[in-house]
Amino acid sequence: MAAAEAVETMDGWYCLHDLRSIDWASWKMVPNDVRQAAIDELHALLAKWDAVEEAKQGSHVVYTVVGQKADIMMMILRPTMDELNEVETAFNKTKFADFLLPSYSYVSVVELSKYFPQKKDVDPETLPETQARLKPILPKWDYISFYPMNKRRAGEENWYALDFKNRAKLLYEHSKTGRKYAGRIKQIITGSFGFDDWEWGVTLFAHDAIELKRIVYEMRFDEVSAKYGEFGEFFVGNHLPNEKLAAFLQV
Ligand code: VOV
Repeated sequence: MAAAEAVETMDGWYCLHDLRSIDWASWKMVPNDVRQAAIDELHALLAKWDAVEEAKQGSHVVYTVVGQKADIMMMILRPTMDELNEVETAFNKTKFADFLLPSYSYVSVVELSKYFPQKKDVDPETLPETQARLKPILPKWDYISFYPMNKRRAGEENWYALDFKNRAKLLYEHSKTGRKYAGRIKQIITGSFGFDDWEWGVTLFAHDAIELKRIVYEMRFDEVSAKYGEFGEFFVGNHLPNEKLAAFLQV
């Protein structure tokens, strides 16, 4: 069997999903002024991240996680892996981080593939609309769902042995399901080959939490997910804007 041809990808900002649990017992034990100083310092760091986003040099969102897998999820985008690491380290040096336990993290890069070239003779990567999708300002929608996934590589169901045309056809069907959710779901696909334990990260944003369930369920019936989709852990959360942070951390 001839080897199948890889699709070219366009890669944008680097992405860190950073999930932590709060050690509430320790957080409750420290004096009020220490807690307040930790919250102030956190606000100052978030203000720095906001300025980076204003300058379109990156983006971030913070969500509180529902369930026991974590308490907070930060999704951070930066132009380089180095900057991503710097953000992570600066966060780890804050007082607030002393009260956090690692829950999960995921390293990837915003990815678009070239399965569907829009215009002949134009490198899609040069198009402003592609650039905007590769370096997205993350939506501050009410709900998030994040999960890593693979494409199956087992027996007859081997995505990586399918030829380009077949994969493009299956992804076209997939995109038709996706487009039905326009305005209700915003998806960011990040690639993590060589970076993390799964092949892609899927981040979905919704105004109504039930839409997260609906799209994931409906897509299970698309051939690409039904036959080839393998999924990791799911994390679901509620948006935590800066102005709600102090109330969330109030004890
Ligand atoms: C809002 C919904 C939505 C829309 C419109 C959409 C469209 C598209 C298009 C047009 C393309 C192909 C070109 C590209 O841009 O790469 C993709 C690509 C991809 N998708 Fe998608 N997807 C959506 C949504 C969406 C969801 C919910 C999932 C999770 C699957 C599930 O079962 O839980 C997903 C996964 C992916 C993946 C892993 C890839 C990369 C596959 C690869 O082999 O490279 N995706 N997707």
